[in-house]
Amino acid sequence: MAFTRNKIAIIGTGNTGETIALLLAQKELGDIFLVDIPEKADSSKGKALDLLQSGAVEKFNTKIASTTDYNDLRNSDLVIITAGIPRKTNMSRDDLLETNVTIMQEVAEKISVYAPNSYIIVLSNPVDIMTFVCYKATGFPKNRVIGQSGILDTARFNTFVAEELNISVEDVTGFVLGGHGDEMVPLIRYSSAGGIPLDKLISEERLNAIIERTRRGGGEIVNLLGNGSAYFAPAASVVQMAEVILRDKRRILPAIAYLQGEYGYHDICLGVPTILGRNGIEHIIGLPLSATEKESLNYSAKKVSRTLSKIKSNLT
Ligand SMILES: NC(=O)c1ccc[n+]([C@@H]2O[C@H](COP(=O)([O-])OP(=O)(O)OC[C@H]3O[C@@H](n4cnc5c(N)ncnc54)[C@H](O)[C@@H]3O)[C@@H](O)[C@H]2O)c1
Ligand SMILES: O=C(O)C[C@H](O)C(=O)O
Repeated sequence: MAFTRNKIAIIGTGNTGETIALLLAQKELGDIFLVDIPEKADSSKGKALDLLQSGAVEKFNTKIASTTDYNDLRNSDLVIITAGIPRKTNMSRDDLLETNVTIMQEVAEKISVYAPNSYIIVLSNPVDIMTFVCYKATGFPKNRVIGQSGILDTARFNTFVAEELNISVEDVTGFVLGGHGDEMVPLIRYSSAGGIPLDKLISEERLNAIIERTRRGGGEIVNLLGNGSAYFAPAASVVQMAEVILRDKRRILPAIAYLQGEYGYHDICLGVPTILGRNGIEHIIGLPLSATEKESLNYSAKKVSRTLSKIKSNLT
């Protein structure tokens, strides 16, 4: 039987793109193409070479190359989009809208021509909107265009809970839904530590403080870095999605999906619980929500809808 290797393209070779490449290579998930604009051709080539040589020490068998030519994307199994500008101190993710929509449309149209059978993971911000733009511009089926936010937001929540309880983060299972903004919805009722509901372990006041810090988790790092946004945890989150898809692990993970009635929302991309596997989004899990939880999710979805309405009419 012929042995085939996955082919993975990463569009955008900045902080998140290069970190994703390293983590993917270490896991030997497939051969990697780094793609950036012509002005970045040399730096992308340098990064590809440097990453490749790290394999001689780490002992991974992954081919890593760079390109600015989308012809090289032919037969890609997975395309990860990190192309776009990141925010800086005092900016919101929505401040990136205009620039990143233009970039996303251009990139997505090329993917639809050169890698029409690929699965796409979108990271660029504002990511709920970028996932929508990518879905519309590629014309791909909705299970193949998947945005990343919930794994990262949940990772932040889990980290803060583990610190609060002075326990291993391995035992914490949080659950964050909704848009990737300050209105995201950490669901305490579906969160636990070692199987124990969190409200049995942490006071309401402390839980509210953790929720608030989670919502502003991206901004906290932007303010500390000064000139860009987080990339280690975002890259780890994307690589978890990539692994689950390429290895058909069928894990329950939050992902940004195109919704057609799920949770009562139509024609919008939003973070929801999904089963991820070889078919991308295999299933969107419909969870019963309390009135308060639904109100919070509505608030978050409205924020995404408002931003979406600014660009919807310009989408082809
Ligand atoms: N969804 C999330 O959870 C999450 C997490 C972190 C970052 N992000 C977002 O990801 C994006 C990238 O962040 P970063 O820290 O890697 O930024 P970065 O500036 O380090 O890298 C972005 C790269 O994209 C490239 N690029 C720009 N236009 C391009 C095009 N048309 N084709 C190909 N490449 C192009 C740039 O040249 C640059 O190399 C930002 O929008 C950021 O807000 C999202
Ligand atoms: O906060 C940002 O702008 C980047 C990313 O969305 C994050 O949450 O770290």
